[in-house]
Amino acid sequence: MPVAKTSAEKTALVARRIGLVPDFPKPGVLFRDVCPLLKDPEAFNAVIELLEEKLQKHVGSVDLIAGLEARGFLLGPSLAARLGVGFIPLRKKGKLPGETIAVSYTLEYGQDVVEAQMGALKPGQNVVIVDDLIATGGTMAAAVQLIQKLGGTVLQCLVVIELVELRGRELLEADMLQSLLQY
Ligand SMILES: O=P(O)(O)OC[C@H]1O[C@H](OP(=O)(O)OP(=O)(O)O)[C@H](O)[C@@H]1O
Ligand SMILES: Nc1ncnc2[nH]cnc12
Repeated sequence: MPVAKTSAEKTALVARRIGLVPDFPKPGVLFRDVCPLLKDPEAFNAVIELLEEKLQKHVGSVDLIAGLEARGFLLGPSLAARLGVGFIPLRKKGKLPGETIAVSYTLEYGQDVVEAQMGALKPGQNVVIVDDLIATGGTMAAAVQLIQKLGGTVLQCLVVIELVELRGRELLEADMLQSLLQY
């Protein structure tokens, strides 16, 4: 039987499975790639367990996990299933059917719009927003606005990677952001 890993060991494993790609998608951007993490089932289990640990103070009060397109979709549904709650997608412009609500934002390398379906959540529901990474914080701040416009309460924003120098957490309320790895 394999010995259970400590949180520090899981974090170290996750860190080893993050790829580094210089000059992607634009010159000057050092891209942190979570694909190797998904390819290793032990590392993937570790990252989902670590994300769950970050929600300890909200145990029993999370109603929904919201995931940001595209890489929040790779983590959010597994975390939601583990917590026994539902998952809702926050998508780029024009991808969701039916009536939607939109917020635009500025990226480290461009401009974009994120949308949610009207009725994705019931007013008063408690939501945790998940993504792979926070850089300038524009995407996560837009996601928070979307959830709030729908009448939800954001309990926590959760990412695997925080690019600390880009100070994304400053666009969010104090203590709103939890990250597993900081660079
Ligand atoms: O903190 P920010 O500066 O807003 O940047 C963070 C966002 O950038 C990346 O997604 P990207 O916009 O590249 O979209 P993709 O996942 O659809 O490729 C990342 O997955 C976050 O969602
Ligand atoms: N450096 C980076 N690596 C991966 N995804 C990103 N999104 C914004 N900046 C990024």
